[in-house]
This record gives sequence, C-alpha cells and structure tokens, in this order.
Amino acid sequence: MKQDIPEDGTLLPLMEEFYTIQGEGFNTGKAAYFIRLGGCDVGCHWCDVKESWDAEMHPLTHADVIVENADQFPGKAVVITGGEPLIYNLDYLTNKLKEIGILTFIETSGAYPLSGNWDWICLSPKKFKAPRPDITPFAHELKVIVFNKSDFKWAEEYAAMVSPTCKLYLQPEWSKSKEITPLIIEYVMANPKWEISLQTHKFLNIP
Ligand SMILES: C[S@@+](CC[C@H](N)C(=O)[O-])C[C@H]1O[C@@H](n2cnc3c(N)ncnc32)[C@H](O)[C@@H]1O
Ligand SMILES: Nc1nc2[nH]cc(C(=O)O)c2c(=O)[nH]1
Ligand code: SF4
Ligand SMILES: [Mg+2]
Repeated sequence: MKQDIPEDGTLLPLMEEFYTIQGEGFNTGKAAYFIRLGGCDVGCHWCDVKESWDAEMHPLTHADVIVENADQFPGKAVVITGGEPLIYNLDYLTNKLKEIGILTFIETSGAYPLSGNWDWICLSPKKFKAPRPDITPFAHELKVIVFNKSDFKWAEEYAAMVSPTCKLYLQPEWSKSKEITPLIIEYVMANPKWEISLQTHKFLNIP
C-alpha cells in the first residue's frame, strides 16, 4: 500500500481537506482544518469513510502544501484523520504545523506505530485490527464506537490500558444509533467515568 510513498513523510496521499467544526469527542465545537489521508486496512464494516481505504485513489501531496493550505484559515487547529493516518510517518507534517503555531489533533485506530508531534490524540480502538499496546499511554481521549451490547465490556478493557487522565467517550455507531444511544445513556449514568460523544457534524449537516 505504501511502497511508493517516501518514509520521510514529505509526501502523503491526501483524500480531502476542509475547514469545519470538530464534531466528535473532547474537542467538539472547535473550529479545525481537517486533513484526511487515504489508506486503511482495519476494515470496520460500519466505517463512514470507506472511500478513503484505497491509498492509491488519493494523490500524493507535499506536506508543505498541506501546511500552507491549513494556514489560510483563522482556526489554529488541525485534525489529521483518514483512512488511518498512522500508516504514514507524520513527524514532518506535524512539526511544520507546530512551527507556525497550529495545534495538532489526530483521530486514529492506533493500529500503526505512533509518529508525529501531537497536542491531542484521540484513540478509537477497533476489534477488527487491535491498537498497538504501545500507543495506549499516549492517548488523551479514548473514543469507543458502540455497535452492540458487547462493546461496553470491550470498552472497559481499553479504559484499563489508557492513562488515568485519559478522557473516556462512548460514541454510537451511526447506523445503529437509534437502538444503541439509549443503552449508552444508561451506561454513562451508571458508570460516570464515561461520557457520550455524538457525531454532531451529522446533525449540523456540515462536513
Ligand atoms: C473515519 S475514522 C478515521 C480515523 C481512524 N481510522 C479511526 O478509525 O480512528 C474517524 C472517526 O470516526 C469514527 N467512525 C467511523 N465510522 C463511524 C460510524 N459509522 N459511526 C460512528 N463513528 C464512526 C471512528 O471510530 C473514528 O473515531
Ligand atoms: N466535523 C467533523 N468532525 C469529525 N471528527 C472526526 C471526523 C473524522 O472523520 O475523523 C470528523 C468529520 O469527518 N467531520
Ligand atoms: S479504522 Fe477508521 S478509517 Fe479504517 S475502517 Fe475503521 S473507522 Fe474506517
Ligand atoms: Mg467522519
């Protein structure tokens, strides 16, 4: 998948970039520039961005160009997502963003080695390809997608692996949210170390 992509992180397969409001998790409501990198082999059957999976579909773009684009907007935070962004070495991109005073947030499954210089790491572990255990202490936020009842127990296994200061979120899988959200509400009231995260951008009809 990444054979032709240089290891130094200067060229990255860019699916899309857009300025919007972070819809999920701890940073919900904050303006941010989203950088969506192509390529993912985790295989979540409910993934809401399956078009991202094939890295070859997305043009290799110089990280300097991405930084320049991000710098055009008043919001001084970027969310690097995908696809699975940690397939790539993100040191170069994140260092350049931070040099110009932009905060760096990542959305990751944790299935690939951690690279990059981050202000906020959202770890969203997946059953289909488990996170590498070495990423868990670095997560600022654990965001577990709940698709069925068994996911609560599974969420607790990850909560035991992250740092004591890591924020804990349960987010309904979008297509199941009608059935699952009431169970999440009940679970959070009984287990208040968890909070609810909703995909608020989908309610706001924004990207
Ligand atoms: C598309 S993923 C890309 C980043 C990375 N591959 C990951 O999974 O964390 C961005 C976020 O959307 C969440 N997500 C994807 N599909 C979803 C769905 N159908 N319902 C709720 N959340 C979803 C993921 O768990 C992740 O937190
Ligand atoms: N507004 C908005 N917030 C988001 N938070 C995480 C997203 C993602 O796809 O990674 C996302 C997204 O696609 N849009
Ligand atoms: S890890 Fe992320 S991008 Fe990959 S399939 Fe799962 S939700 Fe989609
Ligand atoms: Mg999304």
